[in-house]
Amino acid sequence: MNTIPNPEQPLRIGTRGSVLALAQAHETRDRLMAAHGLPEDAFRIVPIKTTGDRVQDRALREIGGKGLFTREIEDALLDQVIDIAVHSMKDMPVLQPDDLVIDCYLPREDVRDAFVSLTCGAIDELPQGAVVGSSSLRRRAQVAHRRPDIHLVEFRGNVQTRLLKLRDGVAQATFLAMAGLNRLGMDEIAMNPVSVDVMLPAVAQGAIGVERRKDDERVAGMLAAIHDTQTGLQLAAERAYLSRLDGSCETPIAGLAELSGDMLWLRGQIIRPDGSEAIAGERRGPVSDGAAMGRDLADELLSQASADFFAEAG
Ligand SMILES: NCc1[nH]cc(CCC(=O)O)c1CC(=O)O
Repeated sequence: MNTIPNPEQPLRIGTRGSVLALAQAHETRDRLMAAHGLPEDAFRIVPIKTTGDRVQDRALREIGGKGLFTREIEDALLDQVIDIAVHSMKDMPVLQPDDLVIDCYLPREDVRDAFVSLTCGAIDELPQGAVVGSSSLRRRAQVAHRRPDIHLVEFRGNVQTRLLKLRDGVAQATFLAMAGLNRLGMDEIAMNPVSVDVMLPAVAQGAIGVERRKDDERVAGMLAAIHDTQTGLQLAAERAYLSRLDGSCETPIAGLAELSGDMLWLRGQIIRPDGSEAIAGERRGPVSDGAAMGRDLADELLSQASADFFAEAG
């Protein structure tokens, strides 16, 4: 199949329809336009509704976790309805369908979480017994671990919805990824970045990956021009770490790889869902060993966890 993009046969970019997802698709398109000197109409952005977008009334983990935002989009790729798919790598399962591959990552955004509050500057400044809204298993467990006095409530919806909830006093604070706020140009809201030493981010937070059909060499060549090698190396380590933990448990998992020259520093943390215990570890080594370091670190954390570690709190 000839996939040279031209106005008659534009490259079809599949994405979720959320404002953030569309911003990410546009960033991908803009990078492809610049890298290949192509006009805007050589591309078509195709929004696709996923199960995760349809279900707004329940915590996502109740209906199946990772994969909820990607299945319909991967089906569209396999059915050749789209040519590439743009994803928040944080929401991606560690394994892709046989005929698909992700080997293109855009330069990573800020990996940190943002503490968002109209009354307070940081988690440690929240008054005793304050209410924090979050539906992220990881953030909830990390908050409960650091501040057992805090009362957690479920919090979903887009940034606007969450800010309205804060204004209505439903909670005094919430957390969002800095990456999303930056990509939406919403860095002026009442928020402060949280150091990764205080709250280790989710694996792949801030990273955008572009998925394609394995046998589509034309697209592979186009994507190679916008691939960010450093992000790719970070994600190789982080996703190897996650793959070792993911299949074995439904637990809050955090992980971050940082590069310094040819060296990679990988940190990981697993937290009991009720926050009563956290296990952390790290590895430093040559970046070429990233995936092995990831698996190793995961095994170390698992070996320290007691049998009931991953049991959901009552
Ligand atoms: N789970 C939802 C999700 N997936 C990716 C991002 C933000 C962008 C990113 O981390 O790349 C978010 C929202 C959030 O956590 O605030």
